[in-house]
Parts: sequence; C-alpha cells; structure tokens
Amino acid sequence: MTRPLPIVAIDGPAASGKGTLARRVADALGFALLDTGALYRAVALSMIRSGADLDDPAAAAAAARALTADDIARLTADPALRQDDTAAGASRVSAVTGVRLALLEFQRAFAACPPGGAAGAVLDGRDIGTVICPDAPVKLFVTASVEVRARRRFDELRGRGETPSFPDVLADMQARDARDSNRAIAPLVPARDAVVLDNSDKDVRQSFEEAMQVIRARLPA
Ligand SMILES: Nc1ncnc2c1ncn2[C@@H]1O[C@H](COP(=O)(O)OP(=O)(O)O)[C@@H](O)[C@H]1O
Ligand SMILES: Nc1ccn([C@@H]2O[C@H](COP(=O)(O)OP(=O)(O)O)[C@@H](O)[C@H]2O)c(=O)n1
Repeated sequence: MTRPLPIVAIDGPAASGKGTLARRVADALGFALLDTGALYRAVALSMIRSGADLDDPAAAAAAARALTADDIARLTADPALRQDDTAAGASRVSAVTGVRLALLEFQRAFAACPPGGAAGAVLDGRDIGTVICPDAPVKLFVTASVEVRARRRFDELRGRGETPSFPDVLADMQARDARDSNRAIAPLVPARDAVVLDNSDKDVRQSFEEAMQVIRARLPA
C-alpha cells in the first residue's frame, strides 16, 4: 500500500476560524499552507477589476482559466482581496463548474508537491476533504454558530476602521452559508471521515490544541 501524502484538509464556513487554525497548524508542523478561498477571491477580484459580469458563468470560467501563477500571486497580495464584496463575488463565481475545474489542478499540485520542499501541506477551504484531497489522512471540519461567526466578522470589520451594522453582517453570512451549502457542485459539507470541531465556545488556542490532538493521532508518523 502506498503511504498517504501528509496532507491536512481543513474545511468550514466563513469566519469559522479555519484560516487562523490552518496557519497555526502549518507553522507547528512546518508544512506549506494554501488558503484556497484566496483563489476564488482572486477570480472574483480579477473580474471586478476588468468590469466583467460576476453572474455570467462563461465569463467567470474564462477569468479563472486565464489566471497565471503570477496573477494569483499579485491578486492574493492585494488588500482588496479581503473586502466583503470580493468575498461575496467569490461565493458567486465558486458555484460555476468551469471555475472549480480551472482551479483544481493548481490545488492538487500544491498538495502533492508542497512548495519550498515542505514535508507536507495544509489546505483550507470548503471542499478540500471532499473533492480536492479525498485521500488526505487528516480532515477537519471547523465550524461555529452563525451568530458567533457573524460577531467575529463584525469585530474584524470594526478593527479595520469600518462601521458595519451587525444585522447586515449576519444576513451576509447567512446568505453566503446558504449559497455555499446548497450549490450543486462541491457544496460545503463535512467529508464522511472528517472530524467536526465546533469552536463556538472556544478561543483560538483551545481550538488549535484540540485540532493538534486529532492531527497527531491521524497523521502518518
Ligand atoms: N477559535 C476561535 N475563537 C475565536 N475567534 C477566532 C477563532 N478562530 C478565529 N477567530 C477569529 O475569527 C475571525 C475569523 O477567523 P478566520 O480564521 O479568518 O476564519 P475563516 O478563515 O474561517 O474565514 C478572525 O478575526 C479570527 O481572529
Ligand atoms: N475551497 C473553496 C474555498 C472557497 N470557496 C468559495 O470562496 C468564498 C471565499 O472563501 P474564503 O475561505 O476566502 O472566505 P472566508 O471563509 O474566509 O470568509 C467562499 O464563500 C466559497 O464560496 C469555495 O467554494 N471553495
């Protein structure tokens, strides 16, 4: 039997803390990290910048196929990547099959051959355990109640000097959850063999320690 690649797949809804956890886990293990949400955001941002219609599936697929590794590096470093309109755009284009296919190989290649000679890879997103790396030895599904997640996003926006309204942030979060969970292709669901970690009542350190226990038990030595 071939040994599974040392891959940690972390999926979950918006503001569940998967990005924070993925970074900590990658640092602790010395693994390379891929934030796959940034790829969908990059597609949306490139379309916003070129004035393309985000609801046109053919335009979205073409934008995803046109992205070079240099474009991805440039767009993922752009501060506009983190804005909420880019996130909402990412959620729309990510329902397009052609967009997902265009980004598939990039993600699989990263997992199979982590850059910088790293011994393994951590990928975080929505479909890592179900579609991108179905053979990953460690699959975590990180979640928290929608109210807790909206509160985190609200605090984040305020921390950036914005003046959001909590009901609007909550409504955006619910709309994005519904779009991500109900789409026909690669919907947001835990893989059958994922460990679900609900961190509604945990802080970042507790969530990290809980995740590391699962990882140590499942990652091949
Ligand atoms: N376990 C946690 N408990 C409390 N807050 C958290 C936790 N994990 C992350 N956060 C905070 O919640 C916000 C969203 O976290 P982030 O990792 O960006 O989520 P995601 O990648 O799932 O969108 C950030 O401000 C982060 O500091
Ligand atoms: N593997 C992934 C990652 C993100 N996405 C989409 O991209 C959007 C932005 O993802 P993100 O992870 O950057 O968003 P946050 O959870 O950080 O708010 C999500 O709402 C999903 O629709 C996806 O479809 N598949």
